[in-house]
Amino acid sequence: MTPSTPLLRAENVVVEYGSRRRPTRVLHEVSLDVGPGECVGLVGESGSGKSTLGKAILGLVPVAGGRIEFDGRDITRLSGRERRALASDIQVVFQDPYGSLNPMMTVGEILSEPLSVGGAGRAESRRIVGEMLERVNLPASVAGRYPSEFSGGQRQRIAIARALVRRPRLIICDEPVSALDLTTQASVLDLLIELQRDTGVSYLFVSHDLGVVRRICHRVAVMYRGHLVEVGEGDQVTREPRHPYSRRLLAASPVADPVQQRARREEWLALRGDPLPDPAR
Ligand SMILES: Nc1ncnc2c1ncn2[C@@H]1O[C@H](COP(=O)(O)OP(=O)(O)OP(=O)(O)O)[C@@H](O)[C@H]1O
Repeated sequence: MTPSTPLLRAENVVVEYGSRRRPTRVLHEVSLDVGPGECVGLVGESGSGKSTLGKAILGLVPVAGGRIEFDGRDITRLSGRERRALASDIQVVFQDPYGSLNPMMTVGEILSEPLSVGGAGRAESRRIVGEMLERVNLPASVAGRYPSEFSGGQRQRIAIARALVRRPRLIICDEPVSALDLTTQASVLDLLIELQRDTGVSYLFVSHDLGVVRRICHRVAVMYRGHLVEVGEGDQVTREPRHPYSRRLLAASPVADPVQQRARREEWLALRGDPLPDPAR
């Protein structure tokens, strides 16, 4: 792979749900790159197709058109075995720190499961699990406890440790902090930034929160009704977006400062009535 080659390349990706006879298209020829060590944010309102793009990359939904490449290799239509082998390179962290961890397994079991799939022995697994827990600022001694014994933020750290154990090169973060309170959000985001700095892992960071995305992402892509309407540097898209839909999204996002919040609200009220361009054109 040359330095200019993206780690992930989605090219004109189409995803349809529903039956073959009556499909509903939810991704319309979406193209997006993620470079090595880069964090790319994917923002847009609920139902715009953000998670579907993440699922298509993970092979959880079939791709009806276009292609997805990882490290220069087409991963659009892999067999089950090839997909399992790719799991060491592409991992995922979901939104719900309560539902994403098996409550019947200890933290140690949860973290060592992907390692045993990868062929690691017991002693090696124990060592890596301890290392990963410490990496996400939890003591190795918590390995014997169950998910129910942890707070939401701690569970999300465990989910991040699970994603990291096989040393992936890309993590799809699907709203990883939106179920957390603001202080916990900040500490989990700091952790993700630190991990990226130390390991060079890339993130595709799905979020509906422009404030969160501004903090962590190098570039930001905006989705609207299954179309990618704008991609640009994080600061540009989250402060001076070009597309009318992105401007409306920014105006609707909350800010802490009451004066700024009032200005945002007025802008949002002014933009609200404007018809948006049809993204299909
Ligand atoms: N399994 C499914 N079967 C049918 N339609 C689906 C399925 N999953 C998602 N959809 C539809 O696809 C569209 C895109 O959904 P998706 O979950 O990707 O949006 P999103 O931007 O991630 O939304 P949110 O922020 O609420 O998670 C929506 O219209 C949704 O209703």
